[in-house]
Amino acid sequence: MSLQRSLYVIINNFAGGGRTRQTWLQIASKLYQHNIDYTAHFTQAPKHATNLAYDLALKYSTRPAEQAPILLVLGGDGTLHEALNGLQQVPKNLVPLAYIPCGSGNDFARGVGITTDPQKALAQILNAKQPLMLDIGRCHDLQRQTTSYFSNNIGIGFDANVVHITNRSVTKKYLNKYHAGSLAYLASLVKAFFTQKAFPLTVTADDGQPQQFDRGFVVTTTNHPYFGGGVPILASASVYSHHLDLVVMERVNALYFILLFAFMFRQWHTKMPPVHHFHIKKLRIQTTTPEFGQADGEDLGHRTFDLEFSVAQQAFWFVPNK
Ligand SMILES: Nc1ncnc2c1ncn2[C@@H]1O[C@H](COP(=O)(O)OP(=O)(O)OP(=O)(O)O)[C@@H](O)[C@H]1O
Repeated sequence: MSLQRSLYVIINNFAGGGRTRQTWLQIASKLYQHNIDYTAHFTQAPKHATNLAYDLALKYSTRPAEQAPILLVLGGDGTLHEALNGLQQVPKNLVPLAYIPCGSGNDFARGVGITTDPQKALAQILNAKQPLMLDIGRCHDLQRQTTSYFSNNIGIGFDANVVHITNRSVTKKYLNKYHAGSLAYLASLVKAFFTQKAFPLTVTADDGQPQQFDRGFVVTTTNHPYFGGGVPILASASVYSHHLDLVVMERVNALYFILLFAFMFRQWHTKMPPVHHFHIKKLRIQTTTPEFGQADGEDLGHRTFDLEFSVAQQAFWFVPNK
């Protein structure tokens, strides 16, 4: 295993309940053994990874592509999201992105074939010989006139409510420490189900007519199959499809919801009347009541949304598992 390029490593010691620090020590020793040139940068605060990635991409945007280092992220989906957004803000970004998942959800890794074993994930990076272009989602906020990018999904309603509750939960930190972060998710799922009301939304898929839904509940635009820490919201979604997939699930009673949730693991949910699926290149979602929003597990707050989605691309550096 070797690597012709240097690594610029961003480490979020706060991801995965603090497990990243230990993982980084093991990875750093492997890089040393393989004589791979790297610099390590620890995030000092939320959004720091965005600034680091932006500065790196800007610095190398005017040099030959082969001179650009690979940006390796050690953290969870949130840290990857931040780094991706830093790179994408630079129009001529030449920095490819590599990732060793250290979070609690790790949906991106699952969705693109990166193992959650850090040593094996490193081997996937070191075995790569060239960048791999993957789809990412682009989201233009028409209310705020801002553009952001996502590697996993953007959700309005139930899943965002879960993220909001989980991130605020005092038990999350405690449970993460004992590798039981999924218990915190479970508690949030139940609470979010009973607090999330049905809400109206308008969906305009590609250049079609706007469609109105009166009882929106889960409204998730996804780039790959997984959300919420391994739930297959849409198995057919793919980072190679040059499309995004929107799943709108209407509010149903608790028993029906559990059934739909269980059906997801067999992908039967999309055949049920309360579930609507759009496979699109362009999409607009409008809500009129304040709802929770989330992007790659990061809280977007509680507000109305008018979002325009399209597909973008990012160079990654790894050999995917089949
Ligand atoms: N120095 C820091 N202090 C506090 N928070 C930080 C710091 N650096 C990064 N963060 C924040 O840590 C948060 C969690 O990171 P991340 O999402 O990567 O981990 P996770 O929640 O454990 O994983 P996953 O999203 O896969 O469940 C992010 O919102 C990020 O902004």
